[in-house]
Amino acid sequence: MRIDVVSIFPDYLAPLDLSLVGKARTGGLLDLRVHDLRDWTTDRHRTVDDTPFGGGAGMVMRPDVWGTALDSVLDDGAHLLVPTPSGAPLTQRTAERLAEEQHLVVACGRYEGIDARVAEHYRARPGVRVSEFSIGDYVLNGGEVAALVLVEAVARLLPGVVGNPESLVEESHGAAGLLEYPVYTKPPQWAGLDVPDVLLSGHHGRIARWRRDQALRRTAGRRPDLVAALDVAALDRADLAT
Ligand SMILES: CN1CCC[C@H](Cn2ccc3ccc(-c4n[nH]c(N)c4C#N)cc32)C1
Repeated sequence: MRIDVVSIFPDYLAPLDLSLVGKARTGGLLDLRVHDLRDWTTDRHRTVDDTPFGGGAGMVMRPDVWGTALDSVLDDGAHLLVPTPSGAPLTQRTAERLAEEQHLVVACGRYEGIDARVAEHYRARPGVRVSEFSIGDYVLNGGEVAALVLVEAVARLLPGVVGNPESLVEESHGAAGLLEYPVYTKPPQWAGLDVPDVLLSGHHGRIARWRRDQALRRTAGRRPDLVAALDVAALDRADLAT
């Protein structure tokens, strides 16, 4: 998979040189390219923004500079992803679908955002898909943090990136849409607190049922919105597997 990220703060994406994503890059599993939007400016001040039509506070990112940049990195079949507070929520299902694709391009806006004609223009481009997404209901200063989130959420799903692929099945928002169960390790007593006895029993069936029960309780207690969307069939399959 190839992922291009375009930003006026390319150093914001430096963490993608580290850990699993960094190893995926050096191992050839992920072709990640980070670009400085200002490389596509033509004036001596390397201007990327201007005042908003219709007035209002702040500045808007220019469509011409973004157009030159995206024409340079987009190819047929690419998926243009634009982080924005007004975008569709980025979910695990979205990450799973994106991990199946060949070429993602993330356009990181700043200021008050990118001129709306940029997304409109590329939606009309045959062979290019455009998705505006959000990583949560809070306002950030730009799209770079969202790009970090998206790249990590997608990269970890690529074959060979995570050491134990089984761990991808059980995790939060996994196959059945449940939150994760609580995890414990040594020492067995800490700060006057014990590890649940069932986890020390060695009875795998009971442990699996306890974990699913804990995941259900957590999901119902913390994310009642997810309960309505629970994939009961996947839950039953999980039960049958224990
Ligand atoms: C006051 N203004 C309001 C409009 C957006 C301005 C900052 N900004 C410019 C580009 C840009 C891209 C994403 C996000 C963002 N914020 N929250 C999220 N979940 C996001 C995501 N994905 C924020 C952004 C700040």
